[in-house]
Amino acid sequence: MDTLAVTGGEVLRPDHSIDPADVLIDTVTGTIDAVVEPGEVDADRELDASGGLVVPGLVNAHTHVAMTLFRGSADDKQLDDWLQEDIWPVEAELQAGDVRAGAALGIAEMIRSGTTAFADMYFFMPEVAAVVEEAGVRARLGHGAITVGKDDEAAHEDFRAGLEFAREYDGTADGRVRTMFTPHSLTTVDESFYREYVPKAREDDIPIHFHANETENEVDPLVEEYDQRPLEYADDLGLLAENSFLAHGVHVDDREIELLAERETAVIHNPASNMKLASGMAPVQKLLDAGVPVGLGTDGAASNNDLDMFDEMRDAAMIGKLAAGDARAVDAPAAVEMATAGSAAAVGFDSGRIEAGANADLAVIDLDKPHLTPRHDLLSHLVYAVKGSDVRHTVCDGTVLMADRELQTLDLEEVIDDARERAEALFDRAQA
Ligand SMILES: N[C@@H](CCSC[C@H]1O[C@@H](n2cnc3c(=O)[nH]cnc32)[C@H](O)[C@@H]1O)C(=O)O
Ligand SMILES: [Zn+2]
Repeated sequence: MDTLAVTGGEVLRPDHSIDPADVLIDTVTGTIDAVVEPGEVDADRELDASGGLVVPGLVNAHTHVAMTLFRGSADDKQLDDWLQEDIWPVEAELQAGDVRAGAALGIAEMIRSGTTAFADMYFFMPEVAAVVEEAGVRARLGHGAITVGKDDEAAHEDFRAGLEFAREYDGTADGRVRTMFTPHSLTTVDESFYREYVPKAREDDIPIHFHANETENEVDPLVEEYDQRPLEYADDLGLLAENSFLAHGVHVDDREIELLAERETAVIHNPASNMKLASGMAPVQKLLDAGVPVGLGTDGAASNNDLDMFDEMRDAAMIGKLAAGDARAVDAPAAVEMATAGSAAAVGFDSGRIEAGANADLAVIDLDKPHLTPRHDLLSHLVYAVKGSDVRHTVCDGTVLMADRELQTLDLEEVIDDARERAEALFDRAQA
């Protein structure tokens, strides 16, 4: 066994208690071997966490990581206009190299803000898988498939590609890449495609992830056409299951919430994106109270505009209170749970907890900062005061991906230069 010990820090435990401890990691299996009293470990290597808080690596359970190339290109618009007028025309010009550059940029940003795993639906997913492999993070990846604006043949091609990617890439990058089947949304995919392809995904036990109930415009047409709420329709299509997770769930009624709880289907809450696109306020406390599994995501950088999960926790707590009209709603423990164990369970990774047996995915936060002083309650700090830039070290699968803010697996300067060039050329092509 080759070992790495994260020493000298305070450790956030699964029960949300925080106390001084050292974390012993088996770097061969990439799992946590033990969490022990300070000063008791004997390891091959040490990572100094003194003066720091050791937390599970955050899990960004819904994003489109290569959309970092779109950051700041289309702000202050409603979802439908934003997608149709700004995003889709540029995405039509995307090339594999753009997705690779955008993914590298997004993954660098996530490592630098303590996120060790993410779920992503987008184009050219083999490129994303390649960057995940190189960067050392963990991801659940799916080729986003859509039927609107496509002829039948092209749409079938898209769906076949989705299943093929899911089958071919699952378990690659030493098991750090897992896959999923990702029909884009309930309103952008024709019913006949759901009827045809969902059973195929289910047969192979491929998890399913899709956008649902994000705006009222995604609810009303379905109610009109099917005389069913969107998630009743989704249930009819076989979309709701324990290994399914949906993004948004902003406009859901009580019957839909009950259905989600019954089916154990997770909702990934994307508070910044929901606020920025004025999609609405997800009833997160209500979902939690009903027993619906809830995870947290940033969505793409074009609707956020960053991939910092600490910002997202804060946003979740803030908007959760507003949505409930109750300052007690979505408290700090709930927000932390969503970003760690909640997201990890939704995405299907044994991460999000610092405990023997779990994946060795963690981040060390530097607490020696004015905005983190004094230390009345470190859990409160995590949600309300810590920023991604306070992360000192990031570890995934037992490998150090950032040490003292230096990326170990990616060349940050190169990543930034490449993304800048690619973004410029992409938008030039789109405007031509
Ligand atoms: N293969 C599909 C691509 C779907 S990828 C996922 C899509 O979701 C889009 N997207 C990003 N954020 C959101 C959101 O909040 N709601 C709905 N779609 C989004 C994103 O721009 C991308 O077009 C095609 O041929 O169009
Ligand atoms: Zn999305």
